[in-house]
Amino acid sequence: MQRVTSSTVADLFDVAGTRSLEHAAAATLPPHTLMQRAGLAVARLAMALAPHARTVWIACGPGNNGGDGLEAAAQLKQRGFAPVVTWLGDADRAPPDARASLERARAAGVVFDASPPAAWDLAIDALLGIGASRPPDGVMAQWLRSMNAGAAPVLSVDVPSGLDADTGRVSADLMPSRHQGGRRFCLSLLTLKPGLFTAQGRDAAGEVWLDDLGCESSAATPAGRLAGTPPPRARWHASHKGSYGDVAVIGGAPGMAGAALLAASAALHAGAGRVFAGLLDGRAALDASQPELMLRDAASLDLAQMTTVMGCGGGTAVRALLPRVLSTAHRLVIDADALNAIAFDPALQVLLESRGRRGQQTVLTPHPLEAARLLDVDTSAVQADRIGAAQRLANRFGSTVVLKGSGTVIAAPGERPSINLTGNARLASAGTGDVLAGMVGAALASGLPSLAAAREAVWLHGHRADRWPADTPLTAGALARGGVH
Ligand SMILES: NC(=O)C1=CN([C@@H]2O[C@H](COP(=O)(O)OP(=O)(O)OC[C@H]3O[C@@H](n4cnc5c(N)ncnc54)[C@H](O)[C@@H]3O)[C@@H](O)[C@H]2O)[C@@H](O)CC1
Ligand SMILES: Nc1ncnc2c1ncn2[C@@H]1O[C@H](COP(=O)(O)OP(=O)(O)O)[C@@H](O)[C@H]1O
Ligand SMILES: [K+]
Repeated sequence: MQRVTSSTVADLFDVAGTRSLEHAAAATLPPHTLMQRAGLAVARLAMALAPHARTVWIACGPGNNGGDGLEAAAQLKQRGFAPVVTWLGDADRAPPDARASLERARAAGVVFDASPPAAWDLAIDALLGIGASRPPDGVMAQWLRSMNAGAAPVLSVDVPSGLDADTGRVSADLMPSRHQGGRRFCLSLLTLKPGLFTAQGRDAAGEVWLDDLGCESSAATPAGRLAGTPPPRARWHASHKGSYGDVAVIGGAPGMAGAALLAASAALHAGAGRVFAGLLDGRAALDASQPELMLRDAASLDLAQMTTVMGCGGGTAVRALLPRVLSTAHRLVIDADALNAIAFDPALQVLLESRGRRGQQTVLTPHPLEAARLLDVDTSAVQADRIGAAQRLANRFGSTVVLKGSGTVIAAPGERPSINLTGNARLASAGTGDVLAGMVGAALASGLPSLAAAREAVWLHGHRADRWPADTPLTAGALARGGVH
């Protein structure tokens, strides 16, 4: 059993892939083996989380997820704990493995009840796993809401019930409350599922653990991966500023110069050799607080030799520059208003698509609304399938795509998408996306290919936020400078 952290490297399997691994494993093992392993793993984690629990409420559903709960109940009872099971199943219709665990729980003397105990020290959610076919309702939904509202920790078996294991979608009324409720844990069985790590998945699952049930995972194709910590980028002792590349940030229309200056500052502090800011504002000649930045007229920059970061605070003015930038910029990060301009202009889309064919590297960094505009759908469609949306964008535009938000997805044509696990909701503040664009620019300028550059920058950006002191506000300016000094 292992705890998943932001440095974990692991494949992610969707429901179809997990099912085929389950069938392959079950075919080589005596009946009921997988469920016994799953139930024991759940019981072990439960004991570690709540070693002094007097009452453990285990809510079990009608299928094999419920079977895992029944098996865990038997194991806990045998170890001196007092599980109380509420089971929504029917002994005559339960799948064979769940029925076997029902008998073992009964034989162990587990208490069964029709409704939850008056109080509990740990709740185990074994209502629905990867077999959920519709959102929970009725008694099942009521029990989930009780668990979510209780002060005790909640341990979800395999996936939080009601979560779409492929996409991370959960209906709003089944999300844990932000204001009350205990800590949340999830023990994912056999495989890690993508939905645990993006969209609402992070909030629903809490701390994720994996038990592979002693099974191989080579018999199925992963749907994605957790890429873990990027390799450190060494600097030669005998190097100079030219070794780390030039970054040109183009953006900062009147009233929005700050966005471009944030991106430029982030590129500088992320190690770019030289950083030019081509402000569309026209007025600024020097940023006295950042004298390292060279402020230039955007039109005068030789983009063929540089890495360009385009769009931060660009407003509508950015539109006029895009044909030249898309055609000439050797390495390019496209953010914010530049993405919006491309979304509404088919001619710019053609120019963007042709970059890959010319060997030019491109990273798009949309947030969900920008991604929705590029895909001509609404934001909820993007959020309903973040991995699919990122991959469609990458394929459509021949670019590396960073779909931002909780569980940032990084996709590129012909590559398996990855989900980044660093970062937290303190990043939900103005300007942090500009900082990310600058950091991707610096990584690209160092010579990394676009996918590696995106992964490195997204990981570091989130990592800075994760290390941020709890009592200090997180601002984009300080984030750009690398943290609190
Ligand atoms: N995948 C694996 O390799 C293993 C799976 N195991 C467990 O088995 C689970 C999958 O079991 P199942 O395929 O039986 O699926 P589930 O137990 O997740 O759910 C299917 C059952 O729930 C019912 N159901 C679906 N949606 C419902 C809803 N909204 N409200 C009420 N009832 C609903 C279905 O009619 C069916 O009876 C996994 O998540 C995992 O917990 C483990 O036993 C061990 C190994
Ligand atoms: N809950 C969260 N968890 C992780 N990262 C987050 C979260 N909320 C926001 N972020 C990150 O913060 C940044 C915000 O970017 P964006 O929405 O473009 O903001 P802005 O336009 O103000 O700069 C992105 O990198 C995004 O992934
Ligand atoms: K569950």
